[in-house]
Amino acid sequence: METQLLEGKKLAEKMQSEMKVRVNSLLEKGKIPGLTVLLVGEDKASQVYVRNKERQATKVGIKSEIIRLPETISEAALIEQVEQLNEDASVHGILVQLPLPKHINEQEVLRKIDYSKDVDGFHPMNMGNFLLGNASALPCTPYGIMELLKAYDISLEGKNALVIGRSNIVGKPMALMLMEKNATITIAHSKTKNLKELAQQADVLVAAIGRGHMITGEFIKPGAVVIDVGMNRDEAGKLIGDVDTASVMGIASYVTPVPGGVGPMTITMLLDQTIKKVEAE
Ligand SMILES: NC(=O)C1=CN([C@@H]2O[C@H](COP(=O)(O)OP(=O)(O)OC[C@H]3O[C@@H](n4cnc5c(N)ncnc54)[C@H](OP(=O)(O)O)[C@@H]3O)[C@@H](O)[C@H]2O)C=CC1
Ligand SMILES: Nc1nc(=O)c2c([nH]1)NC[C@@H]1CN(c3ccc(C(=O)N[C@@H](CCC(=O)O)C(=O)O)cc3)C=[N+]21
Ligand SMILES: [Mg+2]
Repeated sequence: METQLLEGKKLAEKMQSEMKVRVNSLLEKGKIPGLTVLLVGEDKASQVYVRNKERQATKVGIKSEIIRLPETISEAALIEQVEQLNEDASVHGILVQLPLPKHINEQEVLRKIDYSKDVDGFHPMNMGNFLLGNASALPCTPYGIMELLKAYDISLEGKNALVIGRSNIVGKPMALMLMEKNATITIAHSKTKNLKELAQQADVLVAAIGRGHMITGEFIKPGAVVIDVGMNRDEAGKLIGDVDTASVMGIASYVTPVPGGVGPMTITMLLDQTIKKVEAE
């Protein structure tokens, strides 16, 4: 079987050129979309994200700012930063980069964001509305993956979908979105016993694990659609996914490359949700 790449980067570029038009018409009304990121410490995947996000936000005309904070910042001081941004009318979107250092309670910080400025969809109000089927902001990574599947006309109805990983930011919302499109979902995690057998039955496999090249060709059902969310570094410092892409070639029907697959789509959804906040004003 010939395996096709799901080219997130190309779709992201196309969507972003449409966004430029939207931003321009906001600018004509004197409105500049503003996105501020709070980055605490030095998480590797976060650094990649922040760098690309800055570049792409600027390209579509969003005013993007990063506030870098030390690893040692207290939870109270971080919440104070969030509250300042809540009050700032030039900031339409607030993103607190995850993970946060161990001494900070992530949920406590996220719930302090004004949920109408939560462009990541992680505030409990937005998560709750999403779970109930009337979302106003969606988690960007699974949202971007759904857009990518849609652009390639990949149908999910009745498919067996396996999501490996159950984080709040990727795995859990991903499974829910696939279910909304009538896939039959299975969620695997570190305590799952028969991962390979489950994977071999999956028509759609999403790897959101954080372990470089863990998913090889022998996990893949012939013809499966493989989505690689992982952003890991190999020993040489190269960016690699959770899927060993070379080894699934010829087995899968589709696979997302790393880089150039899910990552650019995540950023695109973030920009889209930021612009939407201003359009709704
Ligand atoms: N491309 C993009 O846009 C994005 C990429 N990422 C990347 O995606 C990956 C996952 O991110 P995130 O969800 O935040 O990570 P987390 O570390 O929060 O979650 C990882 C999940 O994988 C599970 N897991 C770990 N080891 C195994 C194993 N051996 N077998 C089965 N399951 C396992 C964990 O299980 P348990 O719950 O039991 O611990 C957990 O549920 C990372 O590489 C991250 O950098 C993240 C966000 C966006
Ligand atoms: N609150 C919060 N929301 C997130 O969405 C979030 C987060 N925290 N913390 C970190 C993870 C990681 N993440 C990435 C998104 C895009 C790329 C990305 O642009 N990847 C390019 C890399 C290109 C390159 O530089 O080589 C690609 O895959 O093509 C990477 C990583 C979002 N995350
Ligand atoms: Mg923590």
